Amino acid sequence: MILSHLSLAQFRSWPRLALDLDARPVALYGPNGSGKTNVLEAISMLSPGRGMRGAPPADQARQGVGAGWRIRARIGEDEVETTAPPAARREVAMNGKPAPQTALGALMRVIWLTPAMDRLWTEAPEGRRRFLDRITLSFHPDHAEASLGYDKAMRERNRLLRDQVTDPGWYRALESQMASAGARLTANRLAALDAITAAQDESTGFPAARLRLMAGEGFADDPSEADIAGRLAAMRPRDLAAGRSLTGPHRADLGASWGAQDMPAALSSTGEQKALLLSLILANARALSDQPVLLLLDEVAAHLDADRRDALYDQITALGAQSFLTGTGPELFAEFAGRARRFAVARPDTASEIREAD
Ligand SMILES: Nc1ncnc2c1ncn2[C@@H]1O[C@H](COP(=O)(O)OP(=O)(O)OP(=O)(O)O)[C@@H](O)[C@H]1O
Repeated sequence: MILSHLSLAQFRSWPRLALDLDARPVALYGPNGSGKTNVLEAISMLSPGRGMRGAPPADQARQGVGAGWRIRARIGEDEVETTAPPAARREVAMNGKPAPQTALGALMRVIWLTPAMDRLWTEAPEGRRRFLDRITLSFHPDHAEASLGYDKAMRERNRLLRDQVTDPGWYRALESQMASAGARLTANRLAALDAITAAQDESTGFPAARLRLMAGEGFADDPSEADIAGRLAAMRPRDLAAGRSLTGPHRADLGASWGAQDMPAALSSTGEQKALLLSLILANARALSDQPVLLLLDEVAAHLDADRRDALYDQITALGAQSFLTGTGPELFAEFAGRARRFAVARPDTASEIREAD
């Protein structure tokens, strides 16, 4: 099952775009700001949520036009449409009927790597947690529900903490909901890390990472529901002083190290960090090989040496996952040697244009 057609209307720099696709990887090249990433972002909107830039729909509508955007796609036998009218929420329709965003997740898994993730290993845990949760969601669709349940109970607990409520009776039910959802979050995350670990393959030229879930300050790596409830109760005085929940699965972090020296990812070179991320993304796609997977790799080639690029393109071809890559020039895709379709993207004025290279 593949994405065989994509058309855009008034999405970012694209007044219109229509692409008929086959299973071959697609390489988009062109100057900075020509609109390559905008295409990948539009494809990422074929999954639930805010897409790979995390942008609100209003930012995605073509500036100065005053209309909303529309994305249409054929995925397998299904016609998918997602639209965001001006000042309204995004809507999804499948085969002409309104559908929830979660229906998109059931069609195919969209996995992406963006330049904004280059500092993932060195910046705050939040980015790593989001990365881990996206991977986890690709294996466990119930992860989103557990996450919503946890957040809802935590928001209510935080309200009590802000209001300086000290009566334990008010906290017990909420902490028990947080503990039950939090144990599910943790179990899903650990299972996803196991799946990724098993699917890493160093023979591909990408380093295998040793991955570790750090479940939160004062927690064991695999806390049970009772552990979480106990810790939340014990933390109440400190949380009351802070006016919010300071520890728990919402503060979990992902640790990664690799190689004979067990080098932490944060101490590795920029190119090594990128290779490590790619290794995880490829393992994610490999572990999902029984499902349709779409890979969006934005500007990944620039940081890689020619050998790693060669290895990446070999892997993409071997995986058979439909892939979209961007880069500033066609030379970055030379190692595909005819295995990918290449498109030149340009933006002579405010509108982006596309042309397939010979
Ligand atoms: N809502 C919008 N309406 C119109 N144009 C937009 C909108 N949002 C962003 N743009 C334009 O899109 C361009 C960015 O496009 P994109 O990120 O796809 O570039 P790119 O080809 O990937 O460039 P780079 O190589 O620098 O990453 C910017 O020049 C920006 O002005």
